[in-house]
Amino acid sequence: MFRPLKILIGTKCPPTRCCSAFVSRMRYVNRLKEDDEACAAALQNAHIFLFHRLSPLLQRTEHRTLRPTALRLGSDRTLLKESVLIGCSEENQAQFCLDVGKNILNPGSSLSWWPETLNDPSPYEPDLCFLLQGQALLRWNQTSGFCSTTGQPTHRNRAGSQRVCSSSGIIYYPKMSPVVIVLVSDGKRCLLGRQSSFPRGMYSALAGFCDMGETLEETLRREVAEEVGLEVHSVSYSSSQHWPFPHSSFMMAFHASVSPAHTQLNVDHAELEDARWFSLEEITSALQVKTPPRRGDPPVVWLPPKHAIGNRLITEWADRQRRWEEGE
Ligand SMILES: NC(=O)C1=CN([C@@H]2O[C@H](COP(=O)(O)OP(=O)(O)OC[C@H]3O[C@@H](n4cnc5c(N)ncnc54)[C@H](O)[C@@H]3O)[C@@H](O)[C@H]2O)C=CC1
Ligand SMILES: [Mg+2]
Repeated sequence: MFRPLKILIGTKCPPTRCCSAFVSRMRYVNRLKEDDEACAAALQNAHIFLFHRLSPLLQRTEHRTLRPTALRLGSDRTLLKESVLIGCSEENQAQFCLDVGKNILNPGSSLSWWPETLNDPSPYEPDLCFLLQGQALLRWNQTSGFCSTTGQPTHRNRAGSQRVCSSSGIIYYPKMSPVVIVLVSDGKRCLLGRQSSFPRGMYSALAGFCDMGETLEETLRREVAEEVGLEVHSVSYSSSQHWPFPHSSFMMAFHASVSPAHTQLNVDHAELEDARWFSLEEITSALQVKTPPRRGDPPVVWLPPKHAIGNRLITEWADRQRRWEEGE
């Protein structure tokens, strides 16, 4: 079991009688974003997830689990003031994150932990969302110190959920880029592609950033047309996920179909190194590959790790296809 490193400092989400626990938690977090004093008070009794230069600090125990460990920050309240609100746990504990790496940005190293962490089979999913959210918020605060209009410093609110230009008063909110990811099927096979930047042998569903003014459906149809030269129909929504690459993408995942009579691919090799149709049998064996092949191993197709939304789309398709083929 994976657990990020966090420290417990001392006010919990106040219990309310008038609404559900979920509603009161959501309202509490919203108040912490709006009210600096309430946020400072919550920090006194918060769980603080620790990061170092944007990598979460995780600790493995002797039982091969990862468990949070209390760090002593002593009287360094200045450092605590740099912590950023993430949310509130089901136990009504406010949750913050704090980068103890003194904000030295190194974009390459800051993401180097993700491939290993996302491939780790340890069951720590409830905390993974917090880590993704925490890392994205810390990164945004660390890279948004100046107003892009006036060039003057920006100042954060207590929660770290907005920054205001000291000269113009312009308010900045955390930024993310919407991305569509789509698994295309022809009824018997599904379509996967790989970019040359992917690890060797890895294939995933097609993805692309939304252009300004586009609907999700328009992005999806455009990306599939651009990358593999097909026109899709029967689009259905699956799920969504935040993704740290390259800078806080908001991934929205869909299934889509093409007619079995129009499956001829015309791959744009400027975007994709390869794209191919995969049978259920090929997908089933690729899903079995748990660790990426090492240098010198025979070539093998493998898929995004289970925490990635691409894996979810492929697994959903394989389950549906299996049920359909068994029912035939
Ligand atoms: N979680 C998952 O399972 C998967 C996630 N992804 C993610 O989806 C994202 C988009 O996929 P791509 O095929 O790379 O997109 P893409 O097909 O739109 O091509 C990327 C290019 O789009 C341009 N672009 C337009 N808007 C951009 C923006 N806001 N930020 C950065 N570049 C922008 C750049 O020129 C960039 O090189 C990537 O960040 C990738 O990490 C991709 C596949 C699987
Ligand atoms: Mg793409």
